[in-house]
Amino acid sequence: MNPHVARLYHLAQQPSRRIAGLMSGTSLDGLDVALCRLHGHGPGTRLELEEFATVPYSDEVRHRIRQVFARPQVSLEYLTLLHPWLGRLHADMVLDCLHAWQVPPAAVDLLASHGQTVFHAPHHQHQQPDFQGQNATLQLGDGDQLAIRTGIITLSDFRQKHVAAGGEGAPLATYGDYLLLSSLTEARVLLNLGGIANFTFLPCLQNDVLPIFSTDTGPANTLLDSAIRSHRPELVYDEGGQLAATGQVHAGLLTALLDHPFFAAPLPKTTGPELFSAAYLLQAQELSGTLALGLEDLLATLTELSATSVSRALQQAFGPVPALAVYVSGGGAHNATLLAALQRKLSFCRLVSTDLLGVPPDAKEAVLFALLANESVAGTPTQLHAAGAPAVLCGKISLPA
Ligand SMILES: Nc1ncnc2c1ncn2[C@@H]1O[C@H](COP(=O)(O)OP(=O)(O)OP(=O)(O)O)[C@@H](O)[C@H]1O
Ligand SMILES: CC(=O)N[C@H]1[C@@H]2OC[C@@H](O2)[C@@H](O)[C@@H]1O[C@H](C)C(=O)O
Repeated sequence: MNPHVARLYHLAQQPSRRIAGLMSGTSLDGLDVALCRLHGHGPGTRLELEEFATVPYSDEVRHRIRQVFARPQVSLEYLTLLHPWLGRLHADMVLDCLHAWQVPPAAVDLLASHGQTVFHAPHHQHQQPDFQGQNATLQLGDGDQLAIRTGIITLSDFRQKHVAAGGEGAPLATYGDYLLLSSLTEARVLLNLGGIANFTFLPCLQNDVLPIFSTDTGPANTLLDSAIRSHRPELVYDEGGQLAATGQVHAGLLTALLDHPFFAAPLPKTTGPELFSAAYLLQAQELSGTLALGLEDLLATLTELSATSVSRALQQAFGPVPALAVYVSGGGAHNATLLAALQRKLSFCRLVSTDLLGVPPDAKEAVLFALLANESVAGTPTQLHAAGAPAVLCGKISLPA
């Protein structure tokens, strides 16, 4: 037997596994590496987050990814070369983290690598008549590169199973949130404010009959970041939302932005920077006569857009939003202006950080992929009472030899 297959078989039967979850999201800020010890599998899985780091992308890395990122037309040659190159880059970033943490690669059981989403094409968003009704999503960073370079068995390409099972390839947060963060006594919303915002609704396990579900809601930071990039290229983002806090929301621009049919489409739904792009913003500015709007007012309006689209999606799900506990994660959890706008709109809800549940907000998505890999190796297929449920055992396995 291939010794790596034997190791996988052995790992699947252990009471716990040490898994490094890797996530590089749509903001292109870097690679999140979460070294996790996962005890058990399925309901009752217990997580210990041993180490966490975000390895920032250099300008050069961001530049290379942007050659293809969310672009309908790219050089096929460039794309082909980027796939293994990113896999190698991520492998080296993982090795650097392990070295800094004094953890030998042989002491890590699995890598769970999300890869870099470069194009998300749910059926309602792409314009290809030959593929009407078809969902697709593409992540780069070949898992074989990670396995060969680190010597660690690697799971990658998690979203394809979801597409194959009829989903849009996202959000995958549903199952991980359910396993780790469900409560017997409290209905919860897990709100992630990354480039794109998404939430998972977790009903109270004891007595709630509502289904679990996850959905994207629209932009969180992606348009804020692109406004900063074009007006203040020396800044990476608007620290704490301080510039936005000094601006005024422009009602006309906000209306033009909210006019997009995505916001009224039924839940669950997914999206990406392919839709919420500079072109989308430009069109709304042209329509509302706000091309000359100053940066502060633009940021204030885009912050309001993010908060409004999250609260609208919650209203779509629940009608008047009940007094829910909303646990916030992602980079937007550091944006006080965005959080204040959200709290104003969700006045009955308690908005707090996922830190309160033992998951640091910046680590949550990387942890999610460690959980998904743990299920794929040790778990059994489970039917969730979930709307738009993902295929729960997902990811492709790359062996180091
Ligand atoms: N201190 C801060 N103040 C304001 N905004 C911040 C701060 N830290 C991070 N952000 C915002 O959060 C973004 C990164 O968030 P995150 O890493 O959660 O996104 P992502 O995982 O790349 O996106 P997605 O979840 O959509 O794939 C940054 O680009 C920035 O806009
Ligand atoms: C295609 C893709 O990469 N989607 C991401 C993105 O970032 C946030 C939102 O859009 C979410 O749907 C998803 O990631 C999280 C981890 C998910 O699948 O749950």
